[in-house]
Amino acid sequence: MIHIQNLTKTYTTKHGTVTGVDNISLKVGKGEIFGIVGYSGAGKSSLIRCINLLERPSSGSVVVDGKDLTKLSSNQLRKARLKIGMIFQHFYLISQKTVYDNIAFALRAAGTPTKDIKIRVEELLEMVGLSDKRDVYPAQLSGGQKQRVGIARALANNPAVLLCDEATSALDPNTTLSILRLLKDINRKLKITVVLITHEMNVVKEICDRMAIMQGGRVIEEGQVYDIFADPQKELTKEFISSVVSFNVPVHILKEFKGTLVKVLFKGGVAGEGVISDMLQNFSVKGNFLHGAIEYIQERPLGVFIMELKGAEMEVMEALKYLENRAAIVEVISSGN
Ligand SMILES: Nc1ncnc2c1ncn2[C@@H]1O[C@H](COP(=O)(O)OP(=O)(O)OP(=O)(O)O)[C@@H](O)[C@H]1O
Repeated sequence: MIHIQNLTKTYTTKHGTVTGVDNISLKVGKGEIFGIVGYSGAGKSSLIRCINLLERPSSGSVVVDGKDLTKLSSNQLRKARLKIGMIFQHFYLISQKTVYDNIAFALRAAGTPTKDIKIRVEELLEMVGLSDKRDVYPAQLSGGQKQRVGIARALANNPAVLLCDEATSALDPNTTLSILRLLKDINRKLKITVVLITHEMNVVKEICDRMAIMQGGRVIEEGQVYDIFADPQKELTKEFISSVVSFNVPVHILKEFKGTLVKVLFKGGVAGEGVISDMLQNFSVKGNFLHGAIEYIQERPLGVFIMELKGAEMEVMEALKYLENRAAIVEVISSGN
């Protein structure tokens, strides 16, 4: 659905050239929810704004639904953009217009016949759960309700792609969750492709299928969200993950244990407990649990256990081998004294 190739975006400032996006290539499949995570200045906004050409790339191509947007005339681009909806952190609603008119505005701009506008706006209001707010003004709405209007407006012309620019960053955690659920619902029902940028890993954990982590204008890691949570490669990725799930034990506590400290990770967490109890029965080792958690990444369990194994060296080695054959990842944190 979206194919970004060798995309670079530079800005010319009076202090010289600044690179926002540095030679990024990415593919987002049809119907996917794809999250792009990074700290401030990583280049997320520059990248997402290049996807609908709000920013014109300095080089590279952006193909959406088979069309290279960088090659279109301004008229063709206007039409192509109708198929790419966008929502923003600060909503950008027109304060002098009612909820109804904010949404109708997008339909009028696309030349929708007047007789169809009312039906479509009612349909959209129903979809985002705001039918009772059609005649109020944005100032009378909560942040979450404003974003619902933003979503209705973005969906007005039946886009194939929805771009979300920090769409929940101005909302409290509960409202964030309800907006994320709405986005996921819309994605599943309408088969719309969603690309979102965020600095919050919990947003990605909640709804994204795949993700990329950006740093310094580049993608440093990319993959299925579940796999990245299970086995992050880069330090920055680990840092983001630890902001939402902690699989670690404080260092001073680890130091108190003198046996072999091992971290065992199971994809499909519940099954892991059986493997560990079998290991303890089959080998002459004693196990002390320091940490055990089953995290659910979009309803798929991921089990992590940190334990101390004590026993004769050979037995501990055999027990580790046993675990290695049955767990997704076995990491020896320290091999004991
Ligand atoms: N219009 C612009 N003019 C000059 N430099 C810019 C412009 N927009 C972005 N940049 C620079 O490009 C780099 C990436 O910025 P960008 O806003 O894309 O990052 P971000 O990850 O979205 O961060 P934030 O969440 O703070 O917006 C930064 O160094 C930024 O200063």
